[in-house]
Amino acid sequence: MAKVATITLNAAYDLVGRLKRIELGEVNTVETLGLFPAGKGINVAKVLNDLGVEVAVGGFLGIDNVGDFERLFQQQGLEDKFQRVAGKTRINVKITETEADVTDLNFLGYEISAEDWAKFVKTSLAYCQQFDIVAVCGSLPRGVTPEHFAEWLSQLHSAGVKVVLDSSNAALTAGLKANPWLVKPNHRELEAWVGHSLNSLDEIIAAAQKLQAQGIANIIISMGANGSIWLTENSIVQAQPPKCENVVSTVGAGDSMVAGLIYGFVNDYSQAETLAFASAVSAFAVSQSNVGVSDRKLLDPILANVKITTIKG
Ligand SMILES: Nc1ncnc2c1ncn2[C@@H]1O[C@H](COP(=O)(O)OP(=O)(O)O)[C@@H](O)[C@H]1O
Ligand SMILES: O=P(O)(O)OC[C@H]1O[C@](O)(COP(=O)(O)O)[C@@H](O)[C@@H]1O
Repeated sequence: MAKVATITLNAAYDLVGRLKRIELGEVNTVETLGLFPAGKGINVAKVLNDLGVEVAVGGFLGIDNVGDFERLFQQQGLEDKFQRVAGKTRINVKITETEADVTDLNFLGYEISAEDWAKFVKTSLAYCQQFDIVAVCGSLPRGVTPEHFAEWLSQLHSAGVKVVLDSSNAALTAGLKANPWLVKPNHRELEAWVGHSLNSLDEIIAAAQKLQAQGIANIIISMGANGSIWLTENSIVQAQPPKCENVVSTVGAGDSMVAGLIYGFVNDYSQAETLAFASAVSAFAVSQSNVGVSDRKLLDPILANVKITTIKG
């Protein structure tokens, strides 16, 4: 079985809550759904681990509030390659309004010094070569520039590592130049990269083809409740998951999709099977506050209702 690691440079605790409507400038009472050790790569690892894939996790964690992360890694049997740095891992606040969407308040966390980064580059380049797929997920912490990031990704690529990249803004733009093997921007991230709004599937495909022209083998654009589309050199496949009637929190949907995609690769699924499975895992994610698949059987009814359309290939 292919060996998988995930890297989270900017880990986070997610404080997840729900209320009817946020009244700006007022006191809002929020139903607490939980405070979870998270961050994109950690979420991906959690889902993969629940699905029976062994995963190692790396990146940075603030030493001051590392406890819940260490407990999670121990409980799940995740191989801990995180570098501890001075300070606290950030807390991100995620509020689901029952009458609207999720509002994310993503804070700044620890700051990475030049010495921290140099140490990380050296150790991660050594351990990443032991893995077949390395998923690099999330934003950059303070102190790590998009240029540092792109340089490190290029080194991973030169070392023969298949990189899955799921990031946003400047990190995504810089990272896309460093030959990732698979990228999964969402609709909005693709718009930011291409520099204009994308108002139809054809426009989304045209923008994704511009990414393809940069030599990226697998481009998956996720479009929230509208599903996803996957372009390879020879094919375009679209997936529409069933509409989730009771959305608890969309936090972690993208991470669950990345985990589902990696699961398909690890298990030699076809492209259509992989996208259907990833769609089911991500659609399941929106029905819960936390990230993970507690019981694999819960995916079956969703998977049976994912609609796959081959547009090309
Ligand atoms: N309301 C929903 N109902 C069913 N599936 C959903 C819903 N929202 C998201 N998904 C699934 O999760 C995937 C990722 O969601 P998206 O919001 O695009 O990602 P991100 O979290 O990266 O912004 C979608 O492609 C879809 O398969
Ligand atoms: O690193 P970023 O881009 O700030 O994102 C971090 C946030 O993304 C999440 O991993 C959720 O991501 P998705 O909703 O895209 O799956 C949260 O757990 C975390 O707070």
